[in-house]
Amino acid sequence: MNLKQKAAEKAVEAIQDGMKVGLGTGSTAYWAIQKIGERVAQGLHIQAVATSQASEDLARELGIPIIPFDQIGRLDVTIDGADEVNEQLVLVKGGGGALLREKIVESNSDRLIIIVDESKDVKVLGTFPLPVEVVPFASEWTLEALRQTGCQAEWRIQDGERYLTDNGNYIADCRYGTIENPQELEIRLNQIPGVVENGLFINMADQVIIARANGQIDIRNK
Ligand SMILES: O=C[C@H](O)[C@H](O)[C@H](O)COP(=O)(O)O
Repeated sequence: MNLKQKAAEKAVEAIQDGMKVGLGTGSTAYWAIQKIGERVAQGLHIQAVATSQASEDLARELGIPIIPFDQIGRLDVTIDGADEVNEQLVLVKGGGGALLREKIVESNSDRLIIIVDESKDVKVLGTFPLPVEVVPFASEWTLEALRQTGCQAEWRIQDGERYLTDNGNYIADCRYGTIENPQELEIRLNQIPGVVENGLFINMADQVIIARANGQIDIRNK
């Protein structure tokens, strides 16, 4: 079993019958959705929403009941991956472009469990370029404003085209090198008109599950 799968399966133990569950996005969340699908096939009853079209499609294939967002109410738990986590449980997310939906879903969840392999566990955030979702209107001005916050910002490109999120927006990947003060940076980013959301998740994770190559699983609680 790979490390992502190990962390994912540990997290899925928290899901109980009757829960309302948020499904994350990415290659680690994939394993959580697989395991949830397995448990649903064995008789677990849950209701779910997904943080991306890809995760929703996967969940439906596995027979996980997907409920419209405006009908499900507050979620009990969401399980999702991250691109970086630090000791204070601050996260960088959005490597898969799903940060906006993730932030909305996870803000409406009583509990957020983050699953990572040990490569994502960092002392200082910022090696992974911070994803920022930007509206297409006048986007070059927004990109320039992002650069003024002290990063090298580039549009994310996929198959030769500018990457489009599930919401029809662009992603600027912002290389800071190190993010010493995520709280302050988040405020600055949110003040830029044209920025829809940024990939810093502060005070959101309740638990981080880190699977290590030596076989250990570390659990970091809020
Ligand atoms: O937009 C994507 C999400 O924030 C992912 O959870 C994050 O990028 C981690 O993805 P992965 O598990 O594939 O490394």
